[in-house]
Amino acid sequence: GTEIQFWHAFTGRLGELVAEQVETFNESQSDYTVNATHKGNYSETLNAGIAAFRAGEQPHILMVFEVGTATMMGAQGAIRPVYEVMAGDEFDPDAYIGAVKGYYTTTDGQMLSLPFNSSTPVLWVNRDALEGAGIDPDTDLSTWQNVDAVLDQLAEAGHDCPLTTAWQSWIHLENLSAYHDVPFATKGNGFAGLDTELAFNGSVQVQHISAMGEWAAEGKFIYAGRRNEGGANFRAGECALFTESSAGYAGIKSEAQFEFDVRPLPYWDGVEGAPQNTIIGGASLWVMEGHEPAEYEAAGAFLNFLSSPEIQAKWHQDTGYLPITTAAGELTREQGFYDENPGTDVAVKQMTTNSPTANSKGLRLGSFDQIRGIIDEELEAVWSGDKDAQAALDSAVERGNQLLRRFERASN
Ligand SMILES: O=P(O)(O)OC[C@H](O)CO
Repeated sequence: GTEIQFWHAFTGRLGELVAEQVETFNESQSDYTVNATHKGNYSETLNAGIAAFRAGEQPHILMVFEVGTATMMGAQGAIRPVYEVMAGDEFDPDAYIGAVKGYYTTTDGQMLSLPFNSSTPVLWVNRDALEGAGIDPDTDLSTWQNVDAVLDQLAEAGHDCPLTTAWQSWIHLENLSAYHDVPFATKGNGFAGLDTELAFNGSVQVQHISAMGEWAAEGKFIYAGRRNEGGANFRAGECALFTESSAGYAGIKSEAQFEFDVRPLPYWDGVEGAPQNTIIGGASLWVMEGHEPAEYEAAGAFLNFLSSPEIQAKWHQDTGYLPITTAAGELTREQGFYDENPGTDVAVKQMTTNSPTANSKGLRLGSFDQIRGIIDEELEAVWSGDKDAQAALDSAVERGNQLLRRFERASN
């Protein structure tokens, strides 16, 4: 049969689950074999894909986190749109949930990559830790004001890690902005043009990062790293609250030795328009150019398999990634999963309850992986007390804009 290469960024429980999906596909038919390879974290996998393309050794399917979307869209000649690769009886572009596919679809409705593992940030709660500090584990954590009060109680009770986070820029600036309906960048967060400028140094963002800076100074927010390093601390039971992707579910459900639940991402009460909707993260699957027709057939068959209701419903239930099709969401409900696992539909609701505004459709920014690196550095200076929030965000905006101008020049 025909063999194709699939490069991904999953380790741990997600690594096991993606391997299981690939195996199920390989065993379900005898024409094609998918060989899956872990290429490192999201940034490393993206860079490996780009380097391989330059060397003429690109895989057929590459997992690219949402941050690399503008880079992939701009990589003319490197990618083959999935609506072409998946075309045929099984493929129905209208089967995909609008809020999910919108991120990866051209303005004229053509799906460029498959939103296989799309997530949104939520609040993970260690219920035992709250109880241990004398706090009602069902206490309302919907607003940051309420979280603030709970962090005080946890600290007073001597808890070492009241709050930690994964993906600080994604959750506490990118999603914070969308959720409070304020721009992260001009020009509809980059959707309307390459001449976009960063705008995340406004009052809502400064207020939030200042609050987090104070929590860090008071030992209520413990910084664990730029990606999902904090997950290990939360899963080990060390932290009471954890802002992380909905896909934190995979690891938490398999490792946590405590009662946990998942709540909507908190918002600041009093900000007009909040809570709006959160935006997509995770990754999508891109098909690369330069391969044989039979290999594109194999890639199309695999991507259609991943989109089929049963496979997609299982993936959503195992991982916490969003169901990417309406059918997979409905099947999950019919199977009783949401009733048995309360809160597991929080992510979908948070994404879809309100229709997106220009501030909450998502982000489309060039060189965004590098820009996140700058944001990470500036936020770390706030957590360590070296800079105040306004100075750090002003500096991140100024430094990030230089990269956007460079990307714009290179694209023209
Ligand atoms: O952990 P994931 O896969 O949901 O991704 C989280 C962020 O979107 C990464 O940029």
